[in-house]
Amino acid sequence: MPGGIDPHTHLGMEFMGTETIDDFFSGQAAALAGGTTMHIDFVIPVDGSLTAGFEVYTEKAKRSCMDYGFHMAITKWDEVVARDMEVMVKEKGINSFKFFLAYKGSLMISDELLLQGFKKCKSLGALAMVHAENGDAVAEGQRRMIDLGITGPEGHALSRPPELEGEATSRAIRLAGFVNTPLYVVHVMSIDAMEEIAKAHKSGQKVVGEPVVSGLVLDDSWLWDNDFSTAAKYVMSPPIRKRGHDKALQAALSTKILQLVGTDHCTFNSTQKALGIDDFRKIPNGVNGIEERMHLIWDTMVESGQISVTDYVRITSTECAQIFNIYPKKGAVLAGSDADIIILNPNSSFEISARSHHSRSDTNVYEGRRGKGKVEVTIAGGKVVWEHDELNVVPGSGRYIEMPPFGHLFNGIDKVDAAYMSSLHAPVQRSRTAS
Ligand SMILES: NC(=O)NCCC(=O)O
Ligand SMILES: [Zn+2]
Ligand SMILES: [Zn+2]
Repeated sequence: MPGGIDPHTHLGMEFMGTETIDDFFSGQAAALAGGTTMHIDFVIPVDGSLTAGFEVYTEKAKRSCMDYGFHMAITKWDEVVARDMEVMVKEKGINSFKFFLAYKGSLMISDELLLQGFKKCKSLGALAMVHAENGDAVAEGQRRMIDLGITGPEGHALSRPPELEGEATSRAIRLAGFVNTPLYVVHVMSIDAMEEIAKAHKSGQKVVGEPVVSGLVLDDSWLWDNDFSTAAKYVMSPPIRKRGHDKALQAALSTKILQLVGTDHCTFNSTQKALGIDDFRKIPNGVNGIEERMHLIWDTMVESGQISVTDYVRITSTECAQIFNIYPKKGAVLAGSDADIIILNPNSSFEISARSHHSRSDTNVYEGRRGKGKVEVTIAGGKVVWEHDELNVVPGSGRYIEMPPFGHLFNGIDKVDAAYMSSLHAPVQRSRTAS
């Protein structure tokens, strides 16, 4: 089948006072060992500058051993940012921009900026993406926990409940509807957010929902573990939710309410996580998954009978290629497509451990998990890079994949706009006379 495409990763990302332990080379090597042959990473602007951010990430990605693309985060708004968005789309191969509604005081943006950003995305044919949590309410929830003396990792989950994810998802969907531009909701972690997406689909709105592996297969119980290091490794945002959300997200994936699976691979080792030993607000947010995604999704979704093999290919590869407008170069095994191919043996089994994984992290949130379905061979760009449990990767061999604007989600947007414009000239307007 076609190699996996991970739509959501953070390699070499500077975040919360530290930098992810996996860079482009180690993260990609891990990905290839798990059957993923392309990923799309988020460029974080430097002091709000998109061009400086793009340069920094181009440099970071130089040691790539796997193909990759870029999304770009928008963290402030002015004329320069608006112009640079155009440069990113027209000259740099970026066709998606992420807006953070959380991380108050660092990445978070206002609704006013969100609206400006949505309008600009629409005019450029670029997909708007949101991290949907209400950042003001999260800050309030965090203060509440600290005042109550709850400083451990469980405070992370308690301070940002699903309601805050549901509210921000609903707000982003409604504002994207107001602008009439397609929306991509990253890391959908709760029933609350998923139901907002389902509602939007019922009204015909183009909204993509991306669950991530951690949300699909884990629950929040580990955050209450007595051992700080164990609990802290599960801290990510939005938080991993209580049991029940995982199963509901799986069901939504199988019924196409949610469309594709990412990882949000953003790894910090136990020393880095210990930055928050006295205060959960300082624990760097993020979990692993780039190597485990293909295995865990096979086992959880196909082996359990919830989806077909064809759907597995769609949610791990093809859908991503289509949404980001690089199909059939990627996401397909066809004449003319890139030779990114995996052989997954459904009768073979996998076991996950930090002792044997390829990430640089000393922990793994899926430690001890076993299941059916193992990627035995990975071919990237026509070269066998994973076979007999051995990697054969070369730094610098990965290519930057440019992603053109106006993907299929933009089909028909102009017609909806035209219908809206003509509705403004309703009979009452035309017949009104001056008094
Ligand atoms: N998700 C997370 O906890 N870390 C990565 C940054 C983000 O995607 O919000
Ligand atoms: Zn996010
Ligand atoms: Zn992320």
